[in-house]
Amino acid sequence: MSISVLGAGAFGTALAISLAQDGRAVSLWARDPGDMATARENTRRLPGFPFPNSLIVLDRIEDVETSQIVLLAVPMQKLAAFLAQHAALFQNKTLVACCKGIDLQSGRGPAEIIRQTCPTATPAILSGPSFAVDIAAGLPTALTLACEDGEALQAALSTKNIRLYRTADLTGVEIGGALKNVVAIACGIAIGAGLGESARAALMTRGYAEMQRYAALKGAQPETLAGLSGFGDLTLTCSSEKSRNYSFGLTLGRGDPLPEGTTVEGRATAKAVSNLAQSAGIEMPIAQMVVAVLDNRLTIGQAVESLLSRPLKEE
Ligand SMILES: NC(=O)C1=CN([C@@H]2O[C@H](COP(=O)(O)OP(=O)(O)OC[C@H]3O[C@@H](n4cnc5c(N)ncnc54)[C@H](O)[C@@H]3O)[C@@H](O)[C@H]2O)C=CC1
Ligand SMILES: O=C(CO)COP(=O)(O)O
Repeated sequence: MSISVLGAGAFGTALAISLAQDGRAVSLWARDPGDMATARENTRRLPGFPFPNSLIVLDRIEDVETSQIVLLAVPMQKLAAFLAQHAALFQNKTLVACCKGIDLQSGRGPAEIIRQTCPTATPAILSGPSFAVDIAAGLPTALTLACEDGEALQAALSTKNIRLYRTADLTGVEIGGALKNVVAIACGIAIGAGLGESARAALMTRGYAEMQRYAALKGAQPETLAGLSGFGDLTLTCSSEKSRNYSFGLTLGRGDPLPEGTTVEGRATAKAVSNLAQSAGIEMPIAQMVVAVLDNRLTIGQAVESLLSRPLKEE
């Protein structure tokens, strides 16, 4: 069964390399392929990792038709338009969203976007703690694959260095992956601003409480949040400078110029989630403070003061 990966950023490229290293027929499509096909490497997004022989670079997205399993590795805020543009190609396919976030315009996660845009497709979500460079380097990783009746898909996407755990809770998996990025920005801000590691631990723990609250609102299973796609990814992303979300927060906290052209999914997702939390009447003060700092409505000092002066409550 051939597999296509659409979107050749760092993550899509790393997944394609790992899948192809096991000898599967894998194709990788990029909107702007540059010299990928001749260099046999993604020199712009994932340099230093040559493509295995069984990885084919697709010229035309229409050629995805030969694959039953399609991995969607475009950034979250591009997913809805991307699927709408190419919906005719995805009839009856298994569409595996590899992006992490909530669509700012519609408040939808990837599964709902897939269901509404490609109703004949089977939606799945691949998420969990993994940096693209680790996967491409063949280092061991464990991720969550969410899909209804996902056993065959789990086998098809497991590789020598990617161990997949299966669940049918698509909502829980996508919420964990989306919200951990918001908490990672908050943690980066705290460390960058010199607030200390105790503050980071507090933000991770109370951020996790926000993730659970939001997940309950959306009908997710609480245990999903405790797994790789929730707690696991929160731990990785809030503690490593390899994370773009954490590093973005660090830069913000230090008051340095912010990076441009980098995929920092937590920025839009923080706004999406705090809009949704506000309209649903649930408390997500950390997400709301991240948005206030990003929008320059509060300084970091004011945001900290606001979090610390909230009414005292039970844990
Ligand atoms: N890089 C990582 O370590 C990991 C990334 N992810 C997730 O994967 C998703 C993609 O991230 P990266 O690959 O790291 O981003 P990236 O910044 O390396 O690349 C994004 C890619 O998407 C392409 N793209 C943008 N708009 C497009 C469109 N409309 N049509 C086709 N292609 C388009 C760009 O040309 C670029 O190649 C994100 O949601 C991220 O959270 C998940 C786990 C790990
Ligand atoms: O999702 C990731 C690790 O699991 C990658 O994190 P960043 O998008 O913050 O780099």
